[in-house]
Amino acid sequence: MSAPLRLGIAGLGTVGIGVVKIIQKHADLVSVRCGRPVTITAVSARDRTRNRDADLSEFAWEADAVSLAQRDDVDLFVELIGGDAGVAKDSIEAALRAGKDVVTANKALLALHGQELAELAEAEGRVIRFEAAVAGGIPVIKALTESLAGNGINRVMGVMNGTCNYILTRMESAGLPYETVFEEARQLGYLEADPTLDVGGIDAGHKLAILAAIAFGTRVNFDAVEIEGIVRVSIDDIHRAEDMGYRIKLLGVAQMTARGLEQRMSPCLVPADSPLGQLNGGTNMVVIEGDSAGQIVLRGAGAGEGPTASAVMSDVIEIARGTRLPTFGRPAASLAAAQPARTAVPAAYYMRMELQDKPGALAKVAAVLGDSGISIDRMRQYGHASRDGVPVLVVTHKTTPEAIDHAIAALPRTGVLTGDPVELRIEEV
Ligand SMILES: NC(=O)c1ccc[n+]([C@@H]2O[C@H](COP(=O)([O-])OP(=O)(O)OC[C@H]3O[C@@H](n4cnc5c(N)ncnc54)[C@H](O)[C@@H]3O)[C@@H](O)[C@H]2O)c1
Ligand SMILES: N[C@@H](CCO)C(=O)O
Ligand code: NA
Repeated sequence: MSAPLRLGIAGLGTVGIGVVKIIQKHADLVSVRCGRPVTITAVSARDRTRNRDADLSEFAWEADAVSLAQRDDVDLFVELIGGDAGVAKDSIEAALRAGKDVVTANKALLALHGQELAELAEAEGRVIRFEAAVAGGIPVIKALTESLAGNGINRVMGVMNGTCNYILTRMESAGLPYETVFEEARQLGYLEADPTLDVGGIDAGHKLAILAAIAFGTRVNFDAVEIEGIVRVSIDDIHRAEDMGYRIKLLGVAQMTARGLEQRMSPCLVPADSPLGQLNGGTNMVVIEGDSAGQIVLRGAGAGEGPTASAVMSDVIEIARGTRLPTFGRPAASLAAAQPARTAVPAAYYMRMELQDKPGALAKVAAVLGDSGISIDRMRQYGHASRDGVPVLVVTHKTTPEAIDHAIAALPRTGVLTGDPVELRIEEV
């Protein structure tokens, strides 16, 4: 049996403690699978005295994560602190410069500084692996980098923030407004310390940017992701979309077009009977379309101690076995700076508006859509019960985002709407 792979683990929160527990529970299994033992030399966290759900007495303690990363008796540095800069970035850079490989779960850091870190790793002859950073326990980084390496990738998409999927499905099942369910999610501890990362679509945007870089061989470019969170999704839209056979998801889509790389993370309608439409609660789903493999659908837990630590361990084991993959699946210098393109791929759209109940109102709406070059596929008018306006729903035939923008700007000028019109893209899945 070869010499042990000695780990230094920085960050002993949900994920860090999960990793310690797996190593303690499965020492023999891991050792047999790697052909060598995997051991923990030293750990670091902010508060040494905190009561943690694991026995850490055998490990050396380092107050400073950078010192931990540089220890001579550490071969592999595992960064589980988090944050898109600061000590997470400093300690990873220190580890690479000190000749250590790195495993991290830090999507924010990779989305913002992935290219720089990939170049540093390569210059130092080291590897950075990050299976846990995208969709937690779902093996999506390995699927793209290894299993589908023989494919040209046409499109990558998915639901990659469990908290948002929990909020949207709970709104639908309980008939509760966004604000109430957001508070529930807070009470349940589902939200990041800064909830905007979740509900603003930023966390999911980080993950999409990482997947797009691997899928299309481009430099990771989070700034180019068009992001809209779930804050404007109303319970009305959830119910109306359901009536029309759809469900609303915070969906990320990345695809290369003739105009450049489209990356968007936004609330979209998907058919209720599709795999994405059936995804409930805090679960994640990633869909990859390869030119030979066709459509691959991966579903599972995107967060939580066990699933995330499982993904971290898959990277640790990969390195212990001697597999050395380039950060984004190809040499860092060959990653091209993709031309970012705003969404232009045509799609059907869902539109909801409230109209005054008077002769000619519907005709004026139809005229605006016609003038915008939009063809109507389905239209439904509801009785107005106690509301001020009459709810009207439109599902369009495929059209461009420009045409939709044109219609949304023109509709209020008809003078027949009682509120702002709502539009949501219907993604073909
Ligand atoms: N929790 C999840 O389900 C999940 C899923 C996927 C990815 N991730 C990622 O994993 C990473 C860790 O997440 P978490 O949920 O375990 O976070 P956490 O907040 O539970 O734990 C963070 C740990 O880092 C430690 N820490 C903070 N500052 C430090 C410093 N200066 N030096 C050393 N340690 C320091 C804290 O003491 C704590 O032990 C993050 O990058 C996160 O985005 C988490
Ligand atoms: N806040 C994230 C955690 C996992 O990255 C989520 O809800 O999916
Ligand atoms: Na993963």
